[in-house]
Amino acid sequence: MPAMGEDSGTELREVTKRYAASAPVLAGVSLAVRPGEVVGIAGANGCGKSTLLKILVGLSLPTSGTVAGRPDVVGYVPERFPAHGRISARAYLTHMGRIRGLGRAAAARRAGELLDRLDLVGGPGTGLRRLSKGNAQKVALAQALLVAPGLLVLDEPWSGLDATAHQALAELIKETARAGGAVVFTDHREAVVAANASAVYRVVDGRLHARPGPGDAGARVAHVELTPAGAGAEAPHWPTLPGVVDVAVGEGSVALAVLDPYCDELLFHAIRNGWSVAAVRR
Ligand SMILES: Nc1ncnc2c1ncn2[C@@H]1O[C@H](COP(=O)(O)OP(=O)(O)OP(=O)(O)O)[C@@H](O)[C@H]1O
Repeated sequence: MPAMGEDSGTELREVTKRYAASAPVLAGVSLAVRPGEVVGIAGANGCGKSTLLKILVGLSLPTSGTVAGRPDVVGYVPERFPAHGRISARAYLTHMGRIRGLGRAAAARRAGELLDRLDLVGGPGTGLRRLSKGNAQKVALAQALLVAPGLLVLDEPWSGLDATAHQALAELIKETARAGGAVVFTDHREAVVAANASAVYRVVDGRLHARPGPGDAGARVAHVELTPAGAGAEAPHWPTLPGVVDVAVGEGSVALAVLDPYCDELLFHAIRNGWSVAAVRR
């Protein structure tokens, strides 16, 4: 086996994580993340996505198994960014940039550029402790990108972001991958993961399952059209249902693209919630 290094990516090998005496949160998880790859990890709340990311970046140690090939520069955005300092977003980021080896001017310039792209409400002079959750998330993203990371790890990065930042984040992920960085992110919404990742996984019962994305040659996607069966039909939050990769809501109907293995489960769920199946194309 070749020695792992920055060039060949980061690898989790048979990683198991057990907190105290409880059942393992992760059980024998193996994952290789190569430079230029964008790995999206979906899964229900509490299934172990954050735990997996913390092990990947080195914040948490596996109970057993190993992590190899982690590059020198790792950008990490935790699920909750503790933004409560008195200093401004720009001052904080400039300071972080200097810690990461940039000169003051370069750090300030990069901080300003990132906050501008992410459209920090109130501007870069806003104090950290006055930031809303979404704006704190923007600062968290900026600190992870001050220096081009070899590995960028993002825990539910879209949560709380407004439309401008949503788009900017998708672009920043692509740019990082194009520059040779590996990106790993989580989101509980299958559609968001599929839309932004080149490789899609799902954590179920502590295990990591590789999933086809809509762009993969082997992916089988079913197209489903549903209409409300009556006035009592409740609209589930379609994008978060397992396997859903695209949603188009029309007048009195909804068209979904769903990964084929999840199609029957989705139809069953829709019917139980008062919807009729108008068409299914596989
Ligand atoms: N430090 C800890 N000590 C004990 N249990 C923990 C710890 N961190 C996480 N857990 C538990 O491990 C399980 C997985 O948590 P984790 O945060 O990794 O899940 P997640 O998929 O990221 O969930 P969410 O999407 O809700 O953030 C949960 O049951 C959680 O309560």
